[in-house]
Amino acid sequence: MSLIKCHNLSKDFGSTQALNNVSIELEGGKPIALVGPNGAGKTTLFSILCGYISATSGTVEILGSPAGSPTLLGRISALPQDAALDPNFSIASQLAFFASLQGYKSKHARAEAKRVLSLVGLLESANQKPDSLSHGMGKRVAIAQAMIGEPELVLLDEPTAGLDPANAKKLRELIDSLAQHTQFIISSHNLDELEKLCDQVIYLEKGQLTQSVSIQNNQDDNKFLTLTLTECDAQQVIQVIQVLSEHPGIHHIESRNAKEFLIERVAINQKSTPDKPLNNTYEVESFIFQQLQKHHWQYKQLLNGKRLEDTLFS
Ligand SMILES: Nc1ncnc2c1ncn2[C@@H]1O[C@H](COP(=O)(O)OP(=O)(O)OP(=O)(O)O)[C@@H](O)[C@H]1O
Repeated sequence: MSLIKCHNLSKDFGSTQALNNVSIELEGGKPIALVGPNGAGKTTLFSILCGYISATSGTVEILGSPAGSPTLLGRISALPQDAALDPNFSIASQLAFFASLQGYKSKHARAEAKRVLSLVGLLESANQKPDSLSHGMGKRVAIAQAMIGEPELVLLDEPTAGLDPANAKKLRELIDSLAQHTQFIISSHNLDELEKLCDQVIYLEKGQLTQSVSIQNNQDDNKFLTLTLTECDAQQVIQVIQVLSEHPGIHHIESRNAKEFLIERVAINQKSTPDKPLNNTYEVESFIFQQLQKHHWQYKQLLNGKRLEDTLFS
């Protein structure tokens, strides 16, 4: 059974076409990323998946049932972009209230509130009111809310937006650990974050699905290398490109920003010639490391493949 199956899904808000004939089938597994510029239709797609709004045309099935169908109640939940709690009540009592809305009787609702607070590491703050929590703790509470009732699928709309890097990292680690038992779909503008968390990326643009990329089985991994130096001035950029281009296994190299280089290998199916021999897998890497040492260029990392940013936008 597919996790999600959309067929020619469209949604109009008056004259605005928020989604335009989106068709995709997604299988469960590691978290799935939903990416796209502002206004691309991500929140609209989430709202349709959750059953909050209905599509103008097309069909969408989640976990084998049409979106919004009663059989999905309690099986899907969402962390909305601007999730807010009532400042007047403790977080435990609010989570217990949300659990009771899902059908938990009062004692079990309180136990469920404790369970989800413990999942996000906030059991000790159960009696605090939302205003006394930091922004990062507030986001954790919102995730706890989304985990009430052990849903099979949780949609997270920009879960780390507005968090400082340290708290964003903690939240990512939390999502990563919860993802062992729960399927997440994450909408975010932070591509580095999605690259760390997700296996698959869906790219929406102007309401249309323009790309669906598998991060794990990316064919670009065999074709490209991404080299990041710790420091590199303009002259060094030219020198790095000149020096590395000399290797016959390197087809093309370009600077992505001051310190980063995208290196394209010679295509595997290209014929080997005496002056351009085809090399074993690590020959290009060995050459790069030799040159780094020879020219005293400090490197930060050498990655197989392209960064997600380059995969989506180049
Ligand atoms: N309730 C609504 N009424 C009218 N137009 C809407 C409504 N909701 C969304 N839209 C429009 O639909 C388009 C898609 O909006 P949506 O919020 O889904 O984009 P998004 O990808 O989530 O954007 P962002 O990254 O900024 O959150 C936009 O043009 C938006 O203005």
